[in-house]
This record gives sequence, structure tokens and C-alpha cells, in this order.
Amino acid sequence: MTPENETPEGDEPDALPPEESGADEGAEDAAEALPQGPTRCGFVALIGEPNAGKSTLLNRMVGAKVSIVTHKVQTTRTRIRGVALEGASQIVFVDTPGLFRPRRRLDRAMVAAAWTGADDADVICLLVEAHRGITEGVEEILKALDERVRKAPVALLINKIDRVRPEALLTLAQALNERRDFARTFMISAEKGQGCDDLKRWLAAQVPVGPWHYPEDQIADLPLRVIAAEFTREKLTQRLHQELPYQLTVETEAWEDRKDGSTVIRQIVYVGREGHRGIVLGKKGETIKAVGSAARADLRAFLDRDVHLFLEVKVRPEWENERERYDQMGLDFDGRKGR
Ligand SMILES: Nc1nc2c(ncn2[C@@H]2O[C@H](COP(=O)(O)OP(=O)(O)OP(=O)(O)O)[C@@H](O)[C@H]2O)c(=O)[nH]1
Repeated sequence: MTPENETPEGDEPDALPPEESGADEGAEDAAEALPQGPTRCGFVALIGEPNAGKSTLLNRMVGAKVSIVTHKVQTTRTRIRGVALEGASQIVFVDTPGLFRPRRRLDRAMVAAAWTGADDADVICLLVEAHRGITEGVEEILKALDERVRKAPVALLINKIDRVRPEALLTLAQALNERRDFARTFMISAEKGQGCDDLKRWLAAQVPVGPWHYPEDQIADLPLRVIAAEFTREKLTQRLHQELPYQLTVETEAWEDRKDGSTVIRQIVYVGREGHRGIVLGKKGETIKAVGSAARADLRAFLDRDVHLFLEVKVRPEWENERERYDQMGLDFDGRKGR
């Protein structure tokens, strides 16, 4: 067992700031009228290639960090729901794993989960990276959308507009709209906030009339144990190089809310080989200690409680072929559908 070490105040690595009001210049004019009267509630699936910015957008829409974000592809493994309110509407965002050509069992389960998220949605948002344009991967997703999606409106979100010149954006928007009839096109920067208020208002008007699914103060729908494991996996992914992050998984083994207001969380990091265990631990346990304190800082902010986090690294060569590991991640072992 490696206990986490104390995190100095203010050392909270990546939490996104709450949505800033007014970040979206000119949104007032362009926005749809805010839904008035009866409550509305519906599911909005965020789909796109790995790294398109789906988790970043989800966090911005919710105004808090509920999905992990890294610069590496395929960070999101399971479907994560984040809940946002806009006027009388409750919008349940479903952050799906990136869509790509699956090779391994884990890949297949992730892609199946992504499509299940889209199949169940009232509105689908396709994120395309402004600077990458219509890649082979985007082409494949468009083709799959044509085949699979019959009813739900699909909005095109051209993300990362902060990375390109405006002229390039218009050309890309035009090319994509020629390829498919989108319900609406938005130019956004999930990271910087441009276009996001406008998008949220539009989505609020699209979701169907009906009662809210979640209490007003609930922002995420994933077991806390899984969210906690995801936070640790994010820190590992940020610190470890190359392929290793894809070859490990994190599970929350025990969770105890203590009377003194603190929470004790024990997690296991499963790796495939002894050599990987050494890398995850680092010299004198430095890596795992740093991971533990960064994850703990996020957990503390998320739970608004003091957290004691204990991490253990175990070698389990076959973890990728064990049904229980998939159950823990909320993925379907047979890759047929996400849950
Ligand atoms: N410049 C810029 N970077 C962005 C923007 N949105 C997201 N990013 C960055 O793009 C990277 C990927 O973002 P994620 O939100 O993890 O992407 P994802 O689509 O959830 O990725 P997967 O988990 O692989 O499916 C991160 O480094 C983000 O900071 C944006 O609007 N502008």
C-alpha cells in the first residue's frame, strides 16, 4: 500500500473553471429563445474522434469537472453522463469514448458504448476538430451516422476554433454541410468557451418536454466509485508515457465515509506486467505518490470532503480479458452494447 502524500493548497492540476458568464460574445443575438413554461429534459450524446474535445465540452456545459481530460487519445473509456440546467431544461450530456476502428476487446467495448450513447440520445452532437478537418475517421463516423441515425437531430460542432483562421472555418463548415444535412452548425471552443452558451441554449430548446430525470443539484450520473477511479486514471495517463496508460485500469476497491466528515478510498491499479508495475510506482514510489496527491486534490474538490486515498499496484496479465474488469468500468465485455 502506498499512502498518498499531502497536497499543498492550490495544487489542483486540471479542474476546469466554472463556465464564465459572458464568455460567449454576441450569443444573445444568435441564441434561440430560452424555453419557458413546462420543464424539458433529454439526452445529448457527444460523439467524435478520439481527442475531439468531448470531455472538455461536457465539463464546460456542466460547469464542473465530471469527465477526465488529457491530451492523449482514448482517455474516455465508458459513457459518462453530466447534467446541465438551462432555463426550464435539464440537459443530460453523454460523453462517449471516441469513435475509431477497434482492434482489441477493450476497443470494441468502448466503441460499442459510444454508439449506444448515440442511439439512445434525443440530440447528437458530432464534434469535428477545426484544424484537422474531414479526416478519414470523420468520414467513417459520417457514414455510420447515415446508416444508424434515423430520428435524432444531429448538430455539427466544429471545435477548437481558437486554433484556426476564420476563413478556414467557413470552408470546413460548408464542406461538412454538403456531406450531411445537419440540424445546426456551431463553431465552438470547448476549452475557451466561445460559442458554448449559444450551443447550450439551442440544446435546451431541442430536448423534449418532460420532467427532469435528476435532482436540481446533481451534476453527474456515474457511480462515485467509478468517477474516483477515473480521476486516478487521468493522473496516471498524464504522467506515464507512450502505451502504458492504455495498458492499465483502475478500480475503487473500498469506500468509507467516516463520521469525522472525511472519506477513505482504496484503489487498485491493475497493470499487465511486472515491469509496468515498477514504472507506475516510480523511483522510491515517487510516481504513484504524485498521482495519488493529484487525484486526491480533484476528489476533494469534487466531493467537497477531506479525502484519504490509498493506491495499490497489482500485476494482472489477463485483466483485459476479464469480464469483471469490464463490469467495473460499465462496459459490455462482449462489445455488443454499452450499458
Ligand atoms: N485548443 C483547444 N484545445 C482543446 C479544445 N477542446 C479540447 N481541447 C484539448 O483537446 C484535448 C482532448 O480533449 P478531450 O476533451 O480529452 O477529448 P475527448 O474527445 O474527450 O477525447 P477521448 O477521451 O480520447 O475520446 C485536450 O488536450 C484538451 O485540452 C479547444 O476548444 N481548443
